[in-house]
Amino acid sequence: MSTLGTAAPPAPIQWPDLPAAQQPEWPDPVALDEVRAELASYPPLVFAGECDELRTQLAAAGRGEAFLLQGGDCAETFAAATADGIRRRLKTMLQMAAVLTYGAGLPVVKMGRMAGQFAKPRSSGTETRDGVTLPAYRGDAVNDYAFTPEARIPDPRRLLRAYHTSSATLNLIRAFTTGGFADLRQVHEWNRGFAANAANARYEALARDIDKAMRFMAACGTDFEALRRVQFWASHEALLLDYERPLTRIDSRTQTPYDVSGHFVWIGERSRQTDGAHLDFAARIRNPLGVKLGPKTSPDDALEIVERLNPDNEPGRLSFITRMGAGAIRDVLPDLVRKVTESGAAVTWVCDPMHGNGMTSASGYKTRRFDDIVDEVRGFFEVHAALGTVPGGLHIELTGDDVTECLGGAMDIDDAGLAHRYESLCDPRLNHQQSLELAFLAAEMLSQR
Ligand SMILES: O=C[C@H](O)[C@H](O)COP(=O)(O)O
Ligand SMILES: C=C(OP(=O)(O)O)C(=O)O
Ligand SMILES: [Mn+2]
Repeated sequence: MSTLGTAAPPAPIQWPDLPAAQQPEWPDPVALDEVRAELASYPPLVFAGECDELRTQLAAAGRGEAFLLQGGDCAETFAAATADGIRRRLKTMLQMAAVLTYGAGLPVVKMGRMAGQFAKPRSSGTETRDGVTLPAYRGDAVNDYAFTPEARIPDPRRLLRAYHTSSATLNLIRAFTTGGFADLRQVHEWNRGFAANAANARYEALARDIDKAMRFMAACGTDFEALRRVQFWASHEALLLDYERPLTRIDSRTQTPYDVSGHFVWIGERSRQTDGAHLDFAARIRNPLGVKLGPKTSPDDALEIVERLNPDNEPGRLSFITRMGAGAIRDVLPDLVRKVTESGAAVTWVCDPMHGNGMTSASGYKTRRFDDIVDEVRGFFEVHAALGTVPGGLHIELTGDDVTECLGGAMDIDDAGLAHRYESLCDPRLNHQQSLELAFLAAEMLSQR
């Protein structure tokens, strides 16, 4: 009897029962089981071979031969997954990447906090408004933002919608980035528009240099057709184990597990306990990984994470995404980087200048100062320059829209201005303009290295 095509499917992965931080309390276990089974039957969103290629590119970033730009919403929403919304976020990222490519003189690895960033860890499990206390909003994959008891009940069927929304988002990103939308000439024209605005005179010199470089390339007969397509990677925080585990599959090429919900996943500051389920999950999958490190991280914590997640010391496997705060980075980062480097660990160092700089404005908005964000990026470059180590990239919460969520920038958004268009359901994002300003400033810092 022929056994062609009848090979037994790989045995399902057995996940150990470990404490898992920040998981929703799903009220209906039967519905949850059905959802997990359904997710397990869905096709992968990404191919394991793509994850391997990204690992190679992140290794290059770790050596200073490329630079990572990772950015997108704090919390993606189902409602914002429209053609226009996705296009504007992608456009912002492409514009930033073009400026950084010039500043760094290096290829920029472009990665969205997109197509999967639907779950949030929270400081508190509840939210109180006007004396009414309800479960906290944990992202569209878990519950609804509306402040009613019904809306805030975790509903596992939202995990299915998170998958389908991720699928549609990634499909459009792939179409845009291979179909001509990412053409460098077009991206450059958009950036010329930004620099032509009087408010951005500060960036004129750099914009002029880039313009000259473009004309030089054209005069040399550069094959611009080859610059019509870009690679764009999808990433999100691997927070909800009921989503990530069913989407973890055995790769047929290597017989090893990959989380096929995104190319790159990271473990957040609030769920990276060394004896917890998230680090165990990350250790088992072959995707390139990020781990967020806050200002209280000790060098021993970092070394333990290296040991757990990258015992073979594979370059590109592990990125440390530091989020220290502008006031702390110059004090806290050096010891961490020095000790990790002395251990011989190959790590790609990435700066998240957002999550250590949160504050509440006088009028009560959760916000961040643009200047603090810039200062943390500057501190990140300074620390790595002083140690002779490599600043590998930036991790930014941003949107392509003209929201008013972060204070400052060339438009000088003030506290009163925050109310004008504050739309984030979780953390404040740089708007389109502020994102480009940050890219220009970071490009200047990179070009001065
Ligand atoms: O995105 C990061 C966290 O989820 C967020 O900062 C937590 O915010 P909270 O303190 O409002 O819960
Ligand atoms: C939750 C986040 O960050 P952190 O884990 O660094 O707090 C985030 O990136 O939105
Ligand atoms: Mn956030």
